[in-house]
Amino acid sequence: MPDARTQEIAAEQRVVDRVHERLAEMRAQADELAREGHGRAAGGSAAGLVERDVLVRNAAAQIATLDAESEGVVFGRLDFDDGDTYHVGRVGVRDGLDPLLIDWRAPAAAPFYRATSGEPLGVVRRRVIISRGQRVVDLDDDVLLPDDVGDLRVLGEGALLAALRRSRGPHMRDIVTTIQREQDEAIRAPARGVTLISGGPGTGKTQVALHRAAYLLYTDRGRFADGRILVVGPSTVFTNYISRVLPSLGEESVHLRALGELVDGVTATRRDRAEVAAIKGSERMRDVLAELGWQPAPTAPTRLRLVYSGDVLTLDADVLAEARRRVRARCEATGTPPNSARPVAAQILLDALWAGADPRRRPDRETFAGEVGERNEFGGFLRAWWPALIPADVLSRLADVDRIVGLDTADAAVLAATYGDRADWSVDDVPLLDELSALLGDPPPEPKGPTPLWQLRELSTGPRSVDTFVLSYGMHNGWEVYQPGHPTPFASAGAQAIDSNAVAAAQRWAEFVLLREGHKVVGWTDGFDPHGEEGYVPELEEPLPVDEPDDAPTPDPYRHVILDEAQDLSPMECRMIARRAEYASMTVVGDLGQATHPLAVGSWPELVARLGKREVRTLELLTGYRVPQTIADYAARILAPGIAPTRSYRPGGTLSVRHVDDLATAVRDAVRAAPDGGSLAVLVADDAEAELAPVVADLPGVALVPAATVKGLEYDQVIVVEPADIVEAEPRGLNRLYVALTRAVEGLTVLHRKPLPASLDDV
Ligand SMILES: Nc1ncnc2c1ncn2[C@@H]1O[C@H](COP(=O)(O)OP(=O)(O)OP(=O)(O)O)[C@@H](O)[C@H]1O
Repeated sequence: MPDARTQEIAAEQRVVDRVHERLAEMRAQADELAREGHGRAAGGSAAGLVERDVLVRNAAAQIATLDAESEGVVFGRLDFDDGDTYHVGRVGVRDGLDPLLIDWRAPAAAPFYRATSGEPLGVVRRRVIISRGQRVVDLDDDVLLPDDVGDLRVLGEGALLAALRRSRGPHMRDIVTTIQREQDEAIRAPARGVTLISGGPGTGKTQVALHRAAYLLYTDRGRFADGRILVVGPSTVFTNYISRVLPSLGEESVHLRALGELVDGVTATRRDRAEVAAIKGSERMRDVLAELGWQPAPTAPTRLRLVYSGDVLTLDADVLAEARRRVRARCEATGTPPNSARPVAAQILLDALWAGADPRRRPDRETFAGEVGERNEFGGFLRAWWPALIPADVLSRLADVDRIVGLDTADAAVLAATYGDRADWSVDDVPLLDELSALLGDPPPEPKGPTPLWQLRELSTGPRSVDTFVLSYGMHNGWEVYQPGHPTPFASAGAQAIDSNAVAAAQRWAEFVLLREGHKVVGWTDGFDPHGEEGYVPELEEPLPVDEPDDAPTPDPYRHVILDEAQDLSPMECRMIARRAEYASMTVVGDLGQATHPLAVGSWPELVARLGKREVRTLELLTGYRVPQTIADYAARILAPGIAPTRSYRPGGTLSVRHVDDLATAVRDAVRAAPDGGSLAVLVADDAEAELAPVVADLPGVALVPAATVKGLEYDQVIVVEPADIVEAEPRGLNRLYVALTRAVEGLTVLHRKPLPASLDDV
């Protein structure tokens, strides 16, 4: 006669078997429907069910194939005081109309992560079902008795301890079976405004961020599916480490990107040293780049010469420089980016040529512009003088220190030097490339062969409409008022002289005209009329209604953006993310104690402001699951003031701090002394990597990791080499060392030849 436990395991096995049978049936049905040509596209509720089945089938297939070692599709059971029982799993599965398995993200499954004896939510027993693939191997029960003294410290203690004891592999595993209450609250927080999740090392912030992405997809698939959620991590090493979590939860459609991969066509992995990162990351770069975008391309010609009616017309360097200034002024006044400025440039050049032509032989300005603008030699000059700008080319111009406007000489020299010997882009360049894309605008299509007629007509068809009232003076017609949306004047005052009295008189006249139109003028500023000539723009008491553009810009596709390690985002990185999150709610995850970027924020409100967002809900994770208390306490000695240390749940842990004479020998010895199995990393200051590489090369299975790239990662055994060098390497070196010391899951060894930061001295 099997014992009670064995019987219980057998009963759960029957449930697991039934779920898998049902999944197989659903899969067959979904395949059948796909063959019949029913797809996800059909509408109506029947089609909705089909769509759901297909999704469930896909999710389940993914879970099964991706993680043969997985804890299984069914992992939990809730028994309620009214006799009801649910099974909880990675996907929802129905048996006819009855739920067989409830998706962990469904509201009905929430008590699995929330019920405690203090607040049982109707649950009398929570069971974690522990499986290997499809075989149930063990059960872990919490019996929630309302009269129990105190609260449970953790949920599913046995399963949690088992999960924590497992050694680390090359990829992070999901925690769906053992999510803790405070983590669950953060995962299920509504997707409005900004949800800020802070917590010390190992409190599960990354896990929460990823499970939250899966949760949001479940609650509102229509809003978030098909790549509408973006998750941003600090490095490609990190995104690779966490890349398996969402697929193991059955979700593939989230965009997971490292900061260095946010711009299409660029994969940057190296970071600049702190001194350079502090310049590139600073908000000042916006002005530097804006200036750069208007500067002439290094290859721009400096003289235009063409023959008109037997005369040689020439625009030399000074005139061209003045023309460039005018193009810029006109475009900046109307918000036209450099890459859309070529028609304006053409008009200004043609005006300058016309002004230089012999008045006896030249036609009126419009006819002249039409004739000359059509010539290929003019089109060719124009494209060379005002070329289409590509962000990468423009950024490379920073190698020339004379082009850098907006930085002091020392910073400009540092910056120019990094581009001078640049072989590839750094992660810190990516926000600059992105900023340039926004500043330059889309490049105009480059015509092949002769300039097409449509473009020439565009240059020669005379006035365009303006978007506000303009008062301007013309040689033939005197003072004229233009109204928004129209290229022709709607009131003319006739020829008059143009002197300061005449301007004041004309403005008074124009104010009467506008008052008749129902607008009160409160002042005047400079602007341009539809011919591109300087004019006067009235400031109205009531703003003009803005017309909706016909072709509204395509909204940013992301509906939710999740930022991990957000404490380190520079102002320019925040701008890059804000452009992608314009229409998105956000989840911001981080730990100010681990801030290492020289421009990292000092507080969370500052970061939220950098991201251009306001409404914030803050959640804090207080319990650590990675670092054992002994190690956490040691690391906390160098924790920045004002930040609460983490209370660790992980038992055990070993800590050894050794002063040594020969680091290479000490590393070898420490590796040999480490327990077998599990992962082991040697963490060093970035500069020391080359020195220790030959030592580690002889030690199989050992990773040599520069401290600058270890953020977010973890290893069973960690050897930190020469902390003083890690601290000295950068302005926030102490925080970097704190990150390095908090990567260990089981054992931390600190090896040093130089003195340690004082507080780390004795153990
Ligand atoms: N509820 C949980 N059940 C099991 N393991 C957990 C749980 N929460 C966290 N962990 C484990 O603890 C470790 C740390 O989690 P995670 O990397 O998400 O923490 P973090 O707060 O992002 O850390 P850091 O700030 O150092 O990057 C991981 O191995 C994770 O799987």
